[in-house]
Amino acid sequence: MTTTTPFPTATILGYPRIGRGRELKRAVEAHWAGRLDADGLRTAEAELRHATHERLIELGLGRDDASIPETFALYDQVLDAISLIGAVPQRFAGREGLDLHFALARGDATVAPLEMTKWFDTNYHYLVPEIGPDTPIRLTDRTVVDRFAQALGWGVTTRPVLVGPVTLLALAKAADGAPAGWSPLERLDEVVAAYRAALALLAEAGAPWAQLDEPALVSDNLPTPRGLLIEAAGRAYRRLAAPDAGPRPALLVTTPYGDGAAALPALAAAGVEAIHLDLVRAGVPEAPGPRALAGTTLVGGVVDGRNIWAADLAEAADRLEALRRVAESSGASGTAVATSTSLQHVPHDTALEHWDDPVLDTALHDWLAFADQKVGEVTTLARGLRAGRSAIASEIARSQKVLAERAEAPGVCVPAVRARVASLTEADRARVGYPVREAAQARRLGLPNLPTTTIGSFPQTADIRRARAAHARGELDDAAYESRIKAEVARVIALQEEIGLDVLVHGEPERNDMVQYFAEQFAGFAVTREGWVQSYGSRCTRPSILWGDVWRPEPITVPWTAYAQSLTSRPVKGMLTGPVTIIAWSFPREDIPLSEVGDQIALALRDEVADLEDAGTPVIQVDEPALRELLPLEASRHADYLAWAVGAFRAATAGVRPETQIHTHLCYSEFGQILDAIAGLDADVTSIEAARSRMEVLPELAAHGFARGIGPGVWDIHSPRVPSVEELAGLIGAAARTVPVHQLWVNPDCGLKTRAYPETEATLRNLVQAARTVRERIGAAAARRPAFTQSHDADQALTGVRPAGSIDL
Ligand SMILES: Nc1nc2c(c(=O)[nH]1)N[C@@H](CNc1ccc(C(=O)N[C@@H](CCC(=O)N[C@@H](CCC(=O)N[C@@H](CCC(=O)O)C(=O)O)C(=O)O)C(=O)O)cc1)CN2
Ligand code: MET
Ligand SMILES: [Zn+2]
Repeated sequence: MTTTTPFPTATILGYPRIGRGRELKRAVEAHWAGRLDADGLRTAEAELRHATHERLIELGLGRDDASIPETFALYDQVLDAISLIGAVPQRFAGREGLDLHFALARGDATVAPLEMTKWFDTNYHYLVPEIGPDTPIRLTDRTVVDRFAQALGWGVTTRPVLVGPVTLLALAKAADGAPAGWSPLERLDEVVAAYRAALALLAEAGAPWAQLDEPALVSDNLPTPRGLLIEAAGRAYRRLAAPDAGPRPALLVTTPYGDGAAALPALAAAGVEAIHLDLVRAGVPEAPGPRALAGTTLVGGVVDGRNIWAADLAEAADRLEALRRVAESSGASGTAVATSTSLQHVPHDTALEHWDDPVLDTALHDWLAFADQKVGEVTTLARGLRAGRSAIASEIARSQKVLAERAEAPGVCVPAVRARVASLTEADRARVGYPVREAAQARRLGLPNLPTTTIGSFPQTADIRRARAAHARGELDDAAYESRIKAEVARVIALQEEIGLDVLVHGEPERNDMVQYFAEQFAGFAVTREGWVQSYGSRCTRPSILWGDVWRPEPITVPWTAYAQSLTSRPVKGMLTGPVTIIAWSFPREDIPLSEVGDQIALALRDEVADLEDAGTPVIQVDEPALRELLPLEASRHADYLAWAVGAFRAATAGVRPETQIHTHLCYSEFGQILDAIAGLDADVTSIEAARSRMEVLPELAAHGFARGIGPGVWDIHSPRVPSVEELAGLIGAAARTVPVHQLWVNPDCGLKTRAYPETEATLRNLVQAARTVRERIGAAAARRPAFTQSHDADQALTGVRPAGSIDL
């Protein structure tokens, strides 16, 4: 180590990258559209980072003490780490610079992108590294050094941040062609060597500190057991921190999103200079022993990076004092204050909201802390830690007053809502048996084998978004907006009829977002105008603020769905978002258990489901794409979570008659740990993401005995590529090899809102044609072998292989 700069007493783990006015989204999308060249994009990046540094200094972080983390990424922090070590799959050969960067992220005309999946238990998506025994791994990219040096040129000493080597490999998938059972962690030594080289360059550029994020060390939901990851981290950091390996910055290793206590001894023994613990998700750890933390600063993540609530400063100060006692009794060199996670999960600044307009309840202002307010909380708490609690007495008093006011505010507790939740019974969560429903629904709907449908949304055109923006500004009146949306619904219905889909949707043109739209209609929520948070790449959402008891003042989707149904004789599917997903993609209150919030939302949805049914809607889909996302990272908390999550879905849907068909939709393929829960939802039909993993999930589901309708997605909607009829028929055929044909539906992976019309129309036509082709094959097979059950017949027709145990007739 070459530096003795002490760790700053106040810091944050990371800051939003999108910019206060979504400048990053605009610049990156302009670049993709060919309107901004590479230099222009680099300039936009520099302006954004420079503005961020100056803002953080204004908010109280230091210009030259390494308290400002550099967490910028053009697209994704994991992609930046992949680039750092040059772990680029062979299929991207021949590309370089920004073209390579964005080809990895989004694919291009000839190459499929890296997979994208959820980052721990958040709604942020990262790009999944593909690493095999032969993937090149060596330092090939200086971006992290260039960013540091550029900021130094502006007079700011930042703290470069990288996804840590263990987390990078723990999140990687084995590249195609790797031997069965091979794990990317087998490449840890080489990855560590590449990181060591990067640290040497950072030291040379003058960086006193670097931050390595290791959230994998808190998760039981990864393929490698947590104990092995911690052991691997011990090895990796001993090498990264080795005193004889040349100059490097001092190292901060972070363990956000969960309980890092188990990793503390291994990290401390490895000799890293600072260790961060998430003290929001976990308690203060036991002291590890008299000299166990010698030479290490303990960094207490007490300001929540995942919520938007103003901190309880008294409670946070208590935790910090407890942490300091642990540090002192273990020989640590200091204690510092930080956020529990990066602030990338929260909006920039409450000051960007229009507090004088009725969208946001003014009373809420004092209850909230977005990223900039959280920086203020960190600096306040650091002052308390340095100078004693009395130094921040007035801030603590104000925090107590706000919390007390909030508890008493109207709408926070609505007795009628509480009573209705308390009176929910198991019978309210149960439908009649599936065979009865299946027969009643078959009679009512009269669908062919392999019915075709979509997941709900059709492309959100710029024209619709413009109309909605004009409506929000008051430039388009209610009647004009409504007729614009109705015209869109009519167009989408006519298109689906013409293409020949079996179960139609209204297309969701009236929704800004599948969660925010409901939050705007339910009591108990507030929505923001400028509270954007990055979801992936350039795509952002404005998570709603769930602050009070939830209920439904009036029907929400019924008029749109009924209008759509009035235009066609084919069944139209009503479309709702489920309780877990509404919670996951909002900022929920924390003063009552999530299980109770879930049941409140479920009952509001139950009323909507009943009204849709009464209006004659034969099929109702309740989307739960976030079911897997909210699965707690600790295995010990899985059962409780899954019980309330499934219970809430059932409370929302179980009130319908047997002949009403309930669908659900889940995306994000890692279904392995939640198969019981998926079955427990008791939906008549479940559509799931499957195209990218080539139907991998189906054998698992089949082995699980899943006996209801299932729609494995055959079109990966994340790319504009149009799959051919043969390709789609092949996927449907693959599905029919594992799942009886009478259970199978044919649909895309997810909604089409981010797609455009050309590829949407072309693919849906191919999808309908592919379903017809496979139906004909099955029909022919059934005619040839009349004595066989239809589903087995289909299996043979599609594969030429007899199912195990079948009789050759
Ligand atoms: N909340 C949520 N999380 C989710 C998903 C989801 O659908 N919702 N899907 C999965 C994938 N994640 C996604 C996240 C965002 C988007 C997305 O499309 N975001 C849009 C914004 C969607 C939105 O809120 N649209 C609003 C506001 C649009 C807007 O930016 N309007 C302009 C004005 C438009 C104009 O005048 O032309 C502005 O405000 O500047 C609307 O349609 O009303 C974007 O970043 O571009 C898609 C998928 C997982 N997580
Ligand atoms: C992210 S899941 C999306 C489901 C929604 N019904 C849609 O089609 O857009
Ligand atoms: Zn989806």
